[in-house]
Amino acid sequence: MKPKIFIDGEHGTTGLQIRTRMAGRSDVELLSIPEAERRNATMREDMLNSADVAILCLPDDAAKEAVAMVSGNNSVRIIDTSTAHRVDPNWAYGFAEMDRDQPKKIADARCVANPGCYPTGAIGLLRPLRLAGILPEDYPVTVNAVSGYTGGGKQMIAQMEDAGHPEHIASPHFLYGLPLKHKHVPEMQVHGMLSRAPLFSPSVGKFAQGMIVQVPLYLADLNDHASLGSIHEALADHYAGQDIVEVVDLKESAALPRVNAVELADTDRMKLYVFGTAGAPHVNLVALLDNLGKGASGAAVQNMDLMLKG
Ligand SMILES: NC(=O)C1=CN([C@@H]2O[C@H](COP(=O)(O)OP(=O)(O)OC[C@H]3O[C@@H](n4cnc5c(N)ncnc54)[C@H](OP(=O)(O)O)[C@@H]3O)[C@@H](O)[C@H]2O)C=CC1
Ligand SMILES: CC(=O)N[C@@H](CCC(=O)OP(=O)(O)O)C(=O)O
Repeated sequence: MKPKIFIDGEHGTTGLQIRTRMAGRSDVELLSIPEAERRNATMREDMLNSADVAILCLPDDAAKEAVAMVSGNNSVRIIDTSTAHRVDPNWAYGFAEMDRDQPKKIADARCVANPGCYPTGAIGLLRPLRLAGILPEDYPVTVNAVSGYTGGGKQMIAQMEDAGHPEHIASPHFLYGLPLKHKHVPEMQVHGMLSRAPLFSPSVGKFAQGMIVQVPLYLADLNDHASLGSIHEALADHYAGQDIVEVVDLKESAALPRVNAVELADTDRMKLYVFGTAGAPHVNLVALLDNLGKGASGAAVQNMDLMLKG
């Protein structure tokens, strides 16, 4: 029998992208409820309890409610794309490339928390340097990022695309999260293995999908006389043999005049760069991804596949 998959929130931004990725697949059976019934709690509860894997593409509160709906049913496995369970030790963190044994943890888990889009970039850059001993646990990490506007879901898409929207946003690029309390900070700190909360400044650009996450570092404050080369080597070693996460060659990075935020739009890949000049005091670590690809829906399908194989 084919495993049954139910995407709760399948008519939202993340849900639709997961459905698109599953469209041609004959190895799974997709359970679905009509768009008009998307908030019908009885139908959702039925579907959730009939699924082998439920993928939650809902706001945090609705995701917690969905988990409660299957609490007594151990045969349903869950992938939650919301922020609700990402630092919960009882949930596996769904970033398969973050540790050698993470794919197995995901494959064996009943509940998997899909990472946030910005944390995928930040943790992807930070964790290998913590594991290699290069980045001190208490380093004052700053994370600066720009996301495509689909990161804000249906509401922000309407604000950006509809000039007649009462809260239309005309700006081509804006900062937000100005009180510095973004919901992704705890996840970056825990899975980035940091003792201090990173200072995170996000922004949105007038493009639908794509993301740049930057983590600038002062070499003098790192361990082991870290250099541009040793940092690149640590990242390249960590991701050796991976096909979704690529560490860009130093020479190739050095020859780049710019990084294009939409280069990986509509892909599930992530590219990591180390920028700077040999002998100079700073490096800038950069992650490039699609906020809806490796940053959300692509990662959810990757996690589902690991769970079904396991
Ligand atoms: N967009 C992105 O880049 C990323 C999003 N995520 C996460 O994915 C989740 C979904 O976000 P996104 O797809 O962007 O959001 P959207 O607003 O685009 O979609 C959310 C969907 O959930 C439905 N919904 C809302 N509340 C309920 C409820 N109580 N019961 C049933 N359905 C409900 C909405 O219906 P309605 O239309 O009626 O509101 C909508 O269809 C969020 O937790 C988000 O944080 C994660 C990573 C990246
Ligand atoms: C541009 C924008 O608004 N982005 C969202 C993050 C994207 C998202 O929904 O992140 P989760 O993975 O945590 O669900 C935000 O800053 O809240």
